[in-house]
Amino acid sequence: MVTEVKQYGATFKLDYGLVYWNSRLEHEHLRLISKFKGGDIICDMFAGIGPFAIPAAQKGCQVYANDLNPDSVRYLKINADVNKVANLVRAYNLDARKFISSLMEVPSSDGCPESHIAIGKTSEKGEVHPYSQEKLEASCLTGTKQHIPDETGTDFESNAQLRAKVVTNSATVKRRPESSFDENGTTIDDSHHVPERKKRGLNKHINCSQPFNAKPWEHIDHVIMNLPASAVQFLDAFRGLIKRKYWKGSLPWIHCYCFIRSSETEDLIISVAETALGARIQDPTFYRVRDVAPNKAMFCLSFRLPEEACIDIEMCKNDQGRI
Ligand SMILES: C[S@@+](CC[C@H](N)C(=O)[O-])C[C@H]1O[C@@H](n2cnc3c(N)ncnc32)[C@H](O)[C@@H]1O
Repeated sequence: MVTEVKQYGATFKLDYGLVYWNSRLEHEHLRLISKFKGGDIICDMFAGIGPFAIPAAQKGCQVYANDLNPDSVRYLKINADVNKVANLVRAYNLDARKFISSLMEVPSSDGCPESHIAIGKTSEKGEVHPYSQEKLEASCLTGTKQHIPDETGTDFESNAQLRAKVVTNSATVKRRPESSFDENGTTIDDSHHVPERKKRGLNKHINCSQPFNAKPWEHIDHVIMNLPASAVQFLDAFRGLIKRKYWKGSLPWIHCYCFIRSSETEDLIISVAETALGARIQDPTFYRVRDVAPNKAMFCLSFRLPEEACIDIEMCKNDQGRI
């Protein structure tokens, strides 16, 4: 049965039988979103029907939202429409690892001005990059949007389509300057890149025609991972993910939800996270979200992605393929 719920001024349509929804997380959704600023680029790997994605977009963030459940993504798109932020939410229906790695792939031509960078680049297996130079150049010149269905065959935005759009926009859009963050992961001093959106509240005066001009391989501000039972294990997806050559500004904040039992410690979670990342985490913070059982609580582990996790493993290999 389709229901409608309201949280912090946003309306969410959903079918309890088909998608995940927990009203007890309202405060947590709001707490995390309070760390985002208008213009931030947000990546939600386990987005559900959009309780982080929609209000973040209402705040003027550009949001990449993904969920493995096609029904969740269907409602995510409905909710983006209902709340008039469809232009700021890109919806994907992929496994989270595949989603983040596709998103961070540097296109074979990263925009017309720098088209020499990686044009015609082949993968290590010798396959030509699926998004060809010709298509990218055509987008740059004509400004046409290209529809390329994703692997599920649904009408959601594929990564190639995203890149086409991004490249289409890149000729006219200025690069996003560096942001800085306070110790809580809140973006500070971003007035220079989003002057007209800064300090606006949720849902009030967002200009719905503002362009979605993010280039995720260049910059992401925050990554949300709300799959508490196993999100920590997904951190391995960040190993070598960011290509330093293309990245601009600070590394992203990761907000990774987890459960901690009374028999476990925060240090244990950190060591699991560090093993997955292959890097030491500096200054992690744990926020206790709620108790889910007498001996078990849900936490949000936040940290900035360590520099060490960005080392490109392929580049470190010698001729024999050894690191
Ligand atoms: C705990 S819910 C969180 C949903 C939403 N972020 C919220 O706060 O209500 C986790 C979501 O992750 C999705 N999910 C589970 N495994 C996944 C995977 N491997 N890749 C992407 N999404 C996945 C589920 O379909 C579900 O919608």
